[in-house]
Amino acid sequence: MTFIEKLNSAWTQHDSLLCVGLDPDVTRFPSALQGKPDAIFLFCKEIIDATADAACAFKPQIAYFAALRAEEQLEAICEYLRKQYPHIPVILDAKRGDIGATAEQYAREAFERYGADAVTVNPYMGFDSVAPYLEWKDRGTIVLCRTSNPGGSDLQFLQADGKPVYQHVAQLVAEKWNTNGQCGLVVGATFPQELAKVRAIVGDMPLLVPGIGAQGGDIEATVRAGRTANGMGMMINSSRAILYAKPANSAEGAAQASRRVALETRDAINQFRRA
Ligand SMILES: O=C(O)c1cc(=O)[nH]c(=O)n1[C@@H]1O[C@H](COP(=O)(O)O)[C@@H](O)[C@H]1O
Repeated sequence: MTFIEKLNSAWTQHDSLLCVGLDPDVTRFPSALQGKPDAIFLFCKEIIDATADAACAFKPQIAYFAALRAEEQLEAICEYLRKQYPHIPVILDAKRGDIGATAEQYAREAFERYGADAVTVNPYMGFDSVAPYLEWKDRGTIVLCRTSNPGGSDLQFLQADGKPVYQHVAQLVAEKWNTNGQCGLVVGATFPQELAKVRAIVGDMPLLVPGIGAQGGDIEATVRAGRTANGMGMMINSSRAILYAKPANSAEGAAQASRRVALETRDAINQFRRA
């Protein structure tokens, strides 16, 4: 199955546009996991099992693993997802960007080592830096377009040939780079107006939309701006708000709290998908 086929099937099967972000911060783990050698794997596994039926994708963020020399636990998590939830796409969030020869190695890392269905990449170095990912014809390449952070405006909003740079990225990917039909774009939920502009440029292309939850993006505005005509088209990511959902001093279990927030988020998104 290609990335897009898997995504379409997960959207429909789980009736969900929610992407659960796996950003495991060991300092925020439940006390029962603290100090265990495979704590990162165990934490992510609990979150995955608690939220899988509410998710259209999982997005592990590589820095949280690499910073702690925990790449083997990331491999184990990706393998667990492939075996237990083969119908849910895994997006490796690595935001890579380098010359072609180096990008070939980054593509192998994402698609061979971790077996990811898709990877996030940075378009700043241009087409030849993205082309090696496109050689993997069944895998997804998700290109940063209008990022969720405030500083994203520093470059992405600059006017060039009469329109902002992020619109050039959207147009380039939609019209030239999407050679296998497996590309997507990253557009932050913190900028719904730009999300609507990108949607108008790229047709039904899937958009990875981080920025709800901990970054405060508005779910209704996001969904109305980014949905396709059939109420699909987005992987709306939430990481910290789901991972660390358990209120301090509450009797609720950590995984139970993550599940509760994932279901609430999925339902909040669904409320505006077709309305
Ligand atoms: O590519 C991304 O996933 C991404 C792009 C972007 O513009 N903004 C953004 O926050 N992200 C990632 O999305 C996740 C957001 O996490 P929360 O703010 O905790 O929901 C993090 O893993 C970020 O690295």
